[in-house]
Amino acid sequence: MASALKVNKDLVRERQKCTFDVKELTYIWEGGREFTEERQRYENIVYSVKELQDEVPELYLSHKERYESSIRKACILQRLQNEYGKKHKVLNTRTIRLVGYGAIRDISPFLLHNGMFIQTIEGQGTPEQQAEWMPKAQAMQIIGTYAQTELGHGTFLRGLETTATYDVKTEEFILNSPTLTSHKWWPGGLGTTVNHCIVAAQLYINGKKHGIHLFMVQIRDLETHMPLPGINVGEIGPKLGFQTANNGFLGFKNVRIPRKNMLMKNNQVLNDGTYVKGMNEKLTYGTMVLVRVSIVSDAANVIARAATIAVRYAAVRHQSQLKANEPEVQILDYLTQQHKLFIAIATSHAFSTTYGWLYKAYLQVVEDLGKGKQDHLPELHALSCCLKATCSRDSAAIVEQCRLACGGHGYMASSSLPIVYGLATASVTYEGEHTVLLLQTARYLMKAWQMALQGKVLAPSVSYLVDSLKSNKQSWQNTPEFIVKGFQHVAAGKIKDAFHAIQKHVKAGKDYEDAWNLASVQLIKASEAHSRAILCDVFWRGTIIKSSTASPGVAAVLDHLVQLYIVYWALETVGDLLLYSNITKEDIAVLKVKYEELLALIRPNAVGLVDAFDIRDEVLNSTLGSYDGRVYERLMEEAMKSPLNQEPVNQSFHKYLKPFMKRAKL
Ligand SMILES: CCCCCCCC/C=C\CCCCCC(=O)SCCNC(=O)CCNC(=O)[C@H](O)C(C)(C)COP(=O)(O)OP(=O)(O)OC[C@H]1O[C@@H](n2cnc3c(N)ncnc32)[C@H](O)[C@@H]1OP(=O)(O)O
Ligand SMILES: Cc1cc2nc3c(=O)[nH]c(=O)nc-3n(C[C@H](O)[C@H](O)[C@H](O)COP(=O)(O)OP(=O)(O)OC[C@H]3O[C@@H](n4cnc5c(N)ncnc54)[C@H](O)[C@@H]3O)c2cc1C
Repeated sequence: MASALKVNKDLVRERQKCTFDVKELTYIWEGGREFTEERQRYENIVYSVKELQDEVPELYLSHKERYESSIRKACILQRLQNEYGKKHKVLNTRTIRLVGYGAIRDISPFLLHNGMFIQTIEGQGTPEQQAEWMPKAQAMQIIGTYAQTELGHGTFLRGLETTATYDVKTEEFILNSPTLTSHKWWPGGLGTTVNHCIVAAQLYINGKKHGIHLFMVQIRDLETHMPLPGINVGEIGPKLGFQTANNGFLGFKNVRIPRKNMLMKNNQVLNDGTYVKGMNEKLTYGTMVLVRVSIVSDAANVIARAATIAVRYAAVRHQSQLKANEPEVQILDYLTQQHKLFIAIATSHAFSTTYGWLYKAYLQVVEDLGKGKQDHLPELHALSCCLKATCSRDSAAIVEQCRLACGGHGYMASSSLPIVYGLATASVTYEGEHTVLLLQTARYLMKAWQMALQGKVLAPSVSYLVDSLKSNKQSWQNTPEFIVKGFQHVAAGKIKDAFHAIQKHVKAGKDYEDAWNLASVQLIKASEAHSRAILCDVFWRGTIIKSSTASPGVAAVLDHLVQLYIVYWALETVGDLLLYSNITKEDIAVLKVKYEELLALIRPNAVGLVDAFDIRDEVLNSTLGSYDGRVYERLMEEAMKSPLNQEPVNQSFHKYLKPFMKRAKL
């Protein structure tokens, strides 16, 4: 962090106003002091490495140069990470990703290796397979990705066309891409980085199709890196963001792999071609569940980055007068600006708390599965789908809101907001497209509603449906607990409406599937309302627990944030509350005042709250958001790095402009 002397005077004043212990909140936000200290220790190592510092901003490099630079840095990072792991302890993936963003400035071409390849070996491999591949993968003697999506299918996994046909004679699988649309398309690192892939393919044994299974396939020679025979591999080209992720395509022509290369923790193929079905075929999708859970944490992190940039900028930026003859005010003093930004801070805390809760549920399910119990798998799948969908979508909307809150300068690449938006919006699509995942949860909710009607016991996350069937609703109270109940009434009401809409279409003679499609707008609304009820409930309950051991200052700001989140969403969805709960116009008027009071309470702590996210300048990489607030100086310094500013006259003047001007007629 910059020395106090150089820090912008508005930021100095803002920090003096802060009423709580910033460090203490950082520990809470990060899940414990030990995580923060670990990250900081690792950051100190990484960001002192000279080779990781850019001479030319990445954005001025060509596509090819950017990739080469990202690989160079990713190798340094991986070495540092491994060395760190040997001396201290193995870093958690969140820290690896956070610190990686700071060094690479975008996505690491090893992200899929560290985030899905290793996890799939761990989660889907037998102990023998793990023993063979895990040490090599961890030491990066082999580098891999997760190759599932194809040109023709990403969402509908049963429609994937890559085939893996078992040859009993040689005890091998033969991989083929029978059509153009069966080519793998998108996997990160696949383009020119990885030499191995976990490939999702349709398994065929003796002409019988057994559905999607996962296979370990080597695609490049470990010495020469040349594609192996039968492999057609390449990079898919520039995208909205993710420029350094090295997303690729892949086709197979009669590529043979040994039988032992099918990941067989769940389903197995024996030497003689006998197919042994595992406990649940959907366990093949296990890595996706883990990544969907992790995306809730990623959403909290991207919002924290955008909020830090936008709040610090709003403290430094002065524009317009509130009153004539008075100095121009900090834009952070406009209530509308607070309305745009404080929800970002609160949302980041909401998602971080929800992630902690969801990850715990994930670990419990994994433990249960180990004991052969799968009762809570459907609930986890439903929760991970709707929370991934809602948190990623909210994160993209909030990052864009933060960008807009920075006016014109937010549009500068050097603000970093465009790149953060690229990261956020990608997560709405990858790991299960937004609508598709909401509909997965809706399947579960329809079943839960049916069970509630039958008086059956429901899983904890949907048990509110039982309460909603009771006719005597209490009169409305404007307390957080009661507003959370209000969200549950909204969710229950929408679930019920969607259920009835399906029934109505079925009664009118439609097939269930057509009725489902006809009701699907209502279904996704029900799923969204369920997500919001969960987010508010978990955030509220989680904050009470955190506050119970926090200092009074920190407990107070946590309370302001959770209340702001709940009241904000009550006002955003006020029409739903009027439809499905007992809220009255008078209650809404009180909530509006409450919301304004909360903005005022948070205002003096705004900069302290984003400081508590503790995002280093290297990670922010933003002219607008750095700790010292030297916004204008940095904007100018960065502009001066443009290659167009390295010469007084660009050659295009002599080549095109001058002749053009000469020829121009009056
Ligand atoms: C520690 C790790 C950190 C890593 C963090 C990394 C951070 C990420 C950052 C960047 C990485 C970018 C990575 C991006 C990688 C990718 O995108 S990989 C590709 C992801 N692809 C998808 O997500 C595909 C989406 N589609 C599907 O998942 C499925 O096709 C479907 C769920 C939509 C449908 O599957 P299908 O087989 O057709 O099933 P259905 O007939 O619809 O349903 C049957 C029943 O199965 C249940 N079910 C489905 N999925 C699961 C599951 N995963 N677990 C448990 N159960 C599941 C479903 O609910 C149905 O149940 P019922 O019949 O009882 O209703
Ligand atoms: C940045 C990025 C990185 C990625 N990395 C990887 C990777 O490493 N490995 C990998 O395997 N894949 C990867 N993917 C692919 C990603 O997982 C898929 O793009 C994603 O799952 C969406 O599938 P799709 O592209 O087939 O979308 P589609 O399903 O074609 O979606 C198009 C539209 O159709 C709608 N739609 C589709 N089906 C339904 C339905 N049943 N009901 C209602 N609406 C529907 C969707 O809502 C959407 O609006 C990546 C994608 C991106 C953008």
